[in-house]
Amino acid sequence: MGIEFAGVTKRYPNGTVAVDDLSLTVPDGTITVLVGPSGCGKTTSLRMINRMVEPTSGRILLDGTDVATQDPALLRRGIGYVIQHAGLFPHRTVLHNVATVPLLLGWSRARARERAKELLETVGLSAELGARYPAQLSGGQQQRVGVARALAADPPVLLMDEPFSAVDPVVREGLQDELLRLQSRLGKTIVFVTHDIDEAVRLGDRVAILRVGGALAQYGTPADVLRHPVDDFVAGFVGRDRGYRGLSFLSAERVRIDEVPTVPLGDVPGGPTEGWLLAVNAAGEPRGWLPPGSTVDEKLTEGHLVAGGSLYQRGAPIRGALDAALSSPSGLGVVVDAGGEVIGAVTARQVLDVIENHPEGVAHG
Ligand SMILES: Nc1ncnc2c1ncn2[C@@H]1O[C@H](COP(=O)(O)OP(=O)(O)OP(=O)(O)O)[C@@H](O)[C@H]1O
Repeated sequence: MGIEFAGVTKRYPNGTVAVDDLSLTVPDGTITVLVGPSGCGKTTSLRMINRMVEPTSGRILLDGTDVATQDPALLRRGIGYVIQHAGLFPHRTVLHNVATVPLLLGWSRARARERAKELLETVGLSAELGARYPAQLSGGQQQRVGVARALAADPPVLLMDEPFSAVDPVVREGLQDELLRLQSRLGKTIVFVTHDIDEAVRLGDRVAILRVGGALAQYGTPADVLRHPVDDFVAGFVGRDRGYRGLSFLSAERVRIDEVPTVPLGDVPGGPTEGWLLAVNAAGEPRGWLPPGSTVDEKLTEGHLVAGGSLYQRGAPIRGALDAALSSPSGLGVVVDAGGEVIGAVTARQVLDVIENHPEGVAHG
């Protein structure tokens, strides 16, 4: 089932243009990866496919039919959805989690259980895990359950939003292999969101690179975008990451760490605030970001915050610093000490400056 974005724009009520006149076609039975820095509109684009977000203008066609004309509940039955941290129901067993959609579709309990067991096996989990609760599984196992749940009703389309970002790099590679193996058998139409160009190139039949502001920078096969980047932005984005593995060995010692403005949870920040503020708890640990222009006339809680990206622990390989900057909504990668306390922040530019001055580190990638 092919998907077509035709001149799709999304402007949120606060005026943010998250997606700007996006046109692209996702061919049937292929994996298309949306990739780009934090805030470039990847998640918004994905959620417009299953109508969790409605476009301001333009159309999204699923198998030739405008999704806006379809009942959202019916539409979503044909679309599996997998998110970061799997989003499992904590108080349901693994088997029950996977059986959720078949039960909603009115299958008998016995048939839903059978299907759930079969799916656990499909995603490489042993049936015994079915009796456990999500908290009793590793992060990687939880993601597999998330994939199994999304596949339960055998939807032709799968939407995956940074599904593997919260697990460590080794587990992540295992999950990527598993997805490719599954896909070779199932042939779903998959739209996959990530900020990691390595992951995009590995998984995508096609890769769509978005820039902040929600405009499509380039769309093509991985070989295409790596070999023929259309402009400096794409070249920078794919270029620096092509040597990414080499970066694992390059130390981030030389990266300048700047002070980051913080605000303690429980304070009353007032506002409107200037610039991004990093909220910290009593132990000095980062809890999320307060966006610029916020007015909070009550005690600051996590409910006021935008979730942060990955953290960079000082002394770890430089790849982590770049990841932290790219995944942060503020563009500032949060640097913590061994105890998890905030030390400061780095921008992607600062990290890239160091990398560009160490071509040997990149060349080994
Ligand atoms: N409900 C909302 N209201 C207002 N602005 C929003 C809303 N959701 C997202 N945005 C803004 O729209 C832009 C695109 O957000 P989106 O989540 O689609 O980006 P993304 O590329 O998926 O980012 P990330 O990698 O950080 O998840 C950002 O500037 C974001 O702050």
